[in-house]
Amino acid sequence: MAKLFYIVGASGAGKDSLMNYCRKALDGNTAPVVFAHRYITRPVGAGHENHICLSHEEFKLRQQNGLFAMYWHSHNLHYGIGIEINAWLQRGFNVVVNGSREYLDVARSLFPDHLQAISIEADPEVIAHRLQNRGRETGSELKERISRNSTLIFDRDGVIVIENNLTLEEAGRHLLKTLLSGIIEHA
Ligand SMILES: Nc1ncnc2c1ncn2[C@@H]1O[C@H](COP(=O)(O)OP(=O)(O)O)[C@@H](O)[C@H]1O
Ligand SMILES: O=P(O)(O)OC[C@H]1O[C@H](OP(=O)(O)OP(=O)(O)O)[C@H](O)[C@@H]1O
Repeated sequence: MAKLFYIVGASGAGKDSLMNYCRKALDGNTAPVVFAHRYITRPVGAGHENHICLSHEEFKLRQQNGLFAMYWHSHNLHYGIGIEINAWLQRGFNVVVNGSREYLDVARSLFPDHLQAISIEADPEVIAHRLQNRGRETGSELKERISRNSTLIFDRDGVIVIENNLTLEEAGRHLLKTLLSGIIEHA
């Protein structure tokens, strides 16, 4: 059965970078693995995640009409994963999504047969340094993310942990191997 890889981890741990690493590594490969683009009420910024930006009204319309397979609200933003992932899973594709720790239990209840959570982890000082360098958030927004990271706990039962303290390549190879688990043949 196809898997829904639900990637979680502290803000700045490296979820987006590692998903990008795997996406690039699989480009041109016939393995049935696809990466969901998130719908977010955040403007698109150069060098950042290739998400789909929606206005609050657009988001609400889609949410109220059942166009999201999952959605949540954090950091004063709305996030959604489109119902297209249901079709992808049905067709046997492993689907990779960038998720929320807070929302993990809801996601588990929505996809009990498919969901495999993967937690990307790094030491707090490494994360704080990376968040500052990333520069997408500054000031109180940055502080709020760092403090959420130290207080938010989630049920780690069955969660695969990928350490990302060292090079992106090392952690990326580990994630790639996990995403391809169960897939016997790929070009
Ligand atoms: N292994 C790594 N080594 C060095 N920098 C990294 C590594 N992983 C991620 N980064 C950098 O850290 C910052 C946060 O990574 P990002 O992928 O945006 O994390 P997340 O999506 O979990 O918030 C980015 O600027 C990214 O380039
Ligand atoms: O419940 P949490 O695990 O704290 O997650 C809350 C939200 O923050 C992250 O997205 P976002 O792209 O805003 O931030 P990040 O890339 O810095 O993690 C994550 O992917 C969730 O959408």
